[in-house]
Amino acid sequence: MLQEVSSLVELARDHAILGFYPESLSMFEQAMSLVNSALKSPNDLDPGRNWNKIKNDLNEEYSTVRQLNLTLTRLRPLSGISQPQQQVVPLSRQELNNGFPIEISNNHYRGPAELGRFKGLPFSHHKARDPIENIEEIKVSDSFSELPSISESSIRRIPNPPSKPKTIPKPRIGNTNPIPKPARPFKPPAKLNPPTIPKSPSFSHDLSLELSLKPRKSFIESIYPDGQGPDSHLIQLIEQEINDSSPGVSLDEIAELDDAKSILNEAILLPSLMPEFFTGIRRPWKGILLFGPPGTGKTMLAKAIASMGGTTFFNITSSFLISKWRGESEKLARLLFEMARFYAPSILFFDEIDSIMSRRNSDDHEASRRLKTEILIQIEGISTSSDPLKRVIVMAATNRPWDIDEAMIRRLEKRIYISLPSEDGRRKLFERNLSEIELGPDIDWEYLVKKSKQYTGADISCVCRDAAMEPLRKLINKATAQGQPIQSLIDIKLPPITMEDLKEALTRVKSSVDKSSLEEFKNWMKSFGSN
Ligand SMILES: Nc1ncnc2c1ncn2[C@@H]1O[C@H](COP(=O)(O)OP(=O)(O)OP(=O)(O)O)[C@@H](O)[C@H]1O
Repeated sequence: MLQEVSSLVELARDHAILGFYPESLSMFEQAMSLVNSALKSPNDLDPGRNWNKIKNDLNEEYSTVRQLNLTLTRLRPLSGISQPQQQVVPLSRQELNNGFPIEISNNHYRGPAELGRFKGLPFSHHKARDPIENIEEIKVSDSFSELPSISESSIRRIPNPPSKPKTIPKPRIGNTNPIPKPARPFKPPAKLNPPTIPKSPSFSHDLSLELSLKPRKSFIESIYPDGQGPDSHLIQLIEQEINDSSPGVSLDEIAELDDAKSILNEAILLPSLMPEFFTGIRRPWKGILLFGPPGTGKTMLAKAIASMGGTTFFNITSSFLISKWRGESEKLARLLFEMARFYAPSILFFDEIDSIMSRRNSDDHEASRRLKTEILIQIEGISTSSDPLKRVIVMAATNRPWDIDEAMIRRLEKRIYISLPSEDGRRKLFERNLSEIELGPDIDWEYLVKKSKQYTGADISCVCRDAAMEPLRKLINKATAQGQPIQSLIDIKLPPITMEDLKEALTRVKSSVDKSSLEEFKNWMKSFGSN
């Protein structure tokens, strides 16, 4: 069993290193499916191996390759545009951020194998390959376009004069007859970052080189070439405040919620990877709702999906949408969707959707009614194209699904219940929260799990933080009683957390969810849920 998984993984890694990502993905999938089915019949497993860890590690590597493949899909359309002669400018080792020399001309590439393929160059054949350094020389079949993916800092090129004058696109949104604002010096907006790709230790070179993908033109540049226009202030605000392109949460940090993770995988990541399967009745979901008690990891889950890369993440809170732009909020909503289409594939994440899209009624303020209508219209207009480059997904989270407008619920086609953690999940949450702190020898994990029955992930995190403060509190109390100044404690090593500290924290921090609200969630789930 182990042997079979190892050979598959070895092959998958080799394929990834050579840039054959789809083949590599398929081998990872086979390995993962072997591990998954083995986990269901634990008697067949080799004892002494942590198969759950193997599964997590495999998942991580699989995600890395998947992101590379997805990024490549985004770059391919750029190749093929012919470009006049470029001079070959070899780079020294020091000049390249991870120490690989590269040479490039319009029909020749010499550099790390995976990087050449990553750029999607139309290769004709490999001329030579240095197996030690994984450097290959490649003759490129056609003249290729402007190098799409490598940052200016990694490749020195001598630019050619542009052959055609640039056409200036007309503004596409806002007032149709805009009165230009007085000219202000153009301040480039904070650019949306390119997709992030997780680093994997199993690759022969640091993948952060791929991370330095050059972002394409920003939205504002595409509609207002000089950076100024009737909506430029609003666009800049969205780019600065709402876009959260690297939320920095990984799926591994989230305990449990495996069903939700796999539904999101199926709804968001797979359609981008294998668009040909997600057409017709299998077309990807336009809208996904995460609902459940507060503090169960809904926001974390959305951020982790965004951190996996490949998508632009717009993190929209009700306070931003409602309070700042009350008068213009429907214009803001229009712009948001327009920008999401521009930066597609994108995820528009509405946190606390119940406060933005509560049930419409006659008491609604005019601005709020207009905002709700606009959001409904915009979601309706989202394309269900199977082209990953055009995909926009609306994701929303709520603790009060029953307050959401019914028309909105209909548009959030996939509704996933994020429930309280199980015993296993609670144990993982305690272990994770306490992993970076010294623990006494007497920690009784079973006791912690039993006593935290109705606790959410956020509650458990509070218990652990409270317990972590206990040794410090005791030290301060002792010093104060002895008349010692607190500053004298600075160099003292804190004692480890004991079981007693955790027990006390458990009595101080109570569950933030009551039984009756859990019933409400279950009932709502029965009527409207879909996981
Ligand atoms: N499954 C989980 N795994 C790891 N940490 C978790 C999990 N669930 C909750 N947490 C912890 O709880 C905190 C709050 O989580 P998060 O904000 O995602 O919850 P939420 O469901 O969106 O809550 P709310 O509905 O109140 O916004 C996180 O920062 C994390 O520390």
